Amino acid sequence: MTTSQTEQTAPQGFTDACDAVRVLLRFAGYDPDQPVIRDTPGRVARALADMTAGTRDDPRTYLDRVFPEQGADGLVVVSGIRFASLCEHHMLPFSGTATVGYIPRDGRLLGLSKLPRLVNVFARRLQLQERLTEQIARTIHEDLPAKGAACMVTATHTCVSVRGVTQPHSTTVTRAWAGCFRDDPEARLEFLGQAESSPDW
Ligand SMILES: Nc1nc2c(ncn2[C@@H]2O[C@H](COP(=O)(O)OP(=O)(O)OP(=O)(O)O)[C@@H](O)[C@H]2O)c(=O)[nH]1
Ligand SMILES: [Zn+2]
Repeated sequence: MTTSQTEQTAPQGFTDACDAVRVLLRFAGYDPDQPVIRDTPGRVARALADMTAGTRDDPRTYLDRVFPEQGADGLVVVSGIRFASLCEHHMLPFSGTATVGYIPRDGRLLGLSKLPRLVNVFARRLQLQERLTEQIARTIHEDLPAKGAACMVTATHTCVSVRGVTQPHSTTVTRAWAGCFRDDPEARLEFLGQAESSPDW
């Protein structure tokens, strides 16, 4: 990559980020000037900018376009939404599947693609799985707005699977309820029934 290409696409602080990666490479016992890893600092900096792009994105953008449909008040569930995120403790990836549901208010329907887009805005940040799950449900409830929203996330964390405790088969399931789901056990059961019967592509 030429310097001008780097400057065009580089987020602010790119050079400092590359220098920091060079320090980390030395810490790990590598010479960052070795030809085979000379471009690695730039790749790592760009990958980090990519994986945290959601920090610089406004989730409400994806809730702006609503399709009004009188009488639409039934639970809508989109499942099998793949995501990848970074745990805020180790900056290592965790990834998995989200199921998102909402009960429309006043027939305010969302385009189906917007639910995966919303998941991605919150996933592409330094995250906790619990916060990711909560933010998705709360944002749909408050900003669509909807009568209620629910989210279930199943993920594996590389900080658990490949380092430290090294549990490659452990998965974590988190759920969050907002609005009418909080005090309506039947709505929760309906959501969970849909979530658990959906094929995990
Ligand atoms: N609750 C929660 N914990 C997480 C998440 N991602 C990573 N963790 C945990 O964050 C914790 C950080 O614990 P620390 O004791 O500070 O760090 P550590 O010494 O690297 O911990 P070990 O992973 O046990 O080696 C670990 O237990 C991780 O498993 C998450 O999304 N939610
Ligand atoms: Zn971690």
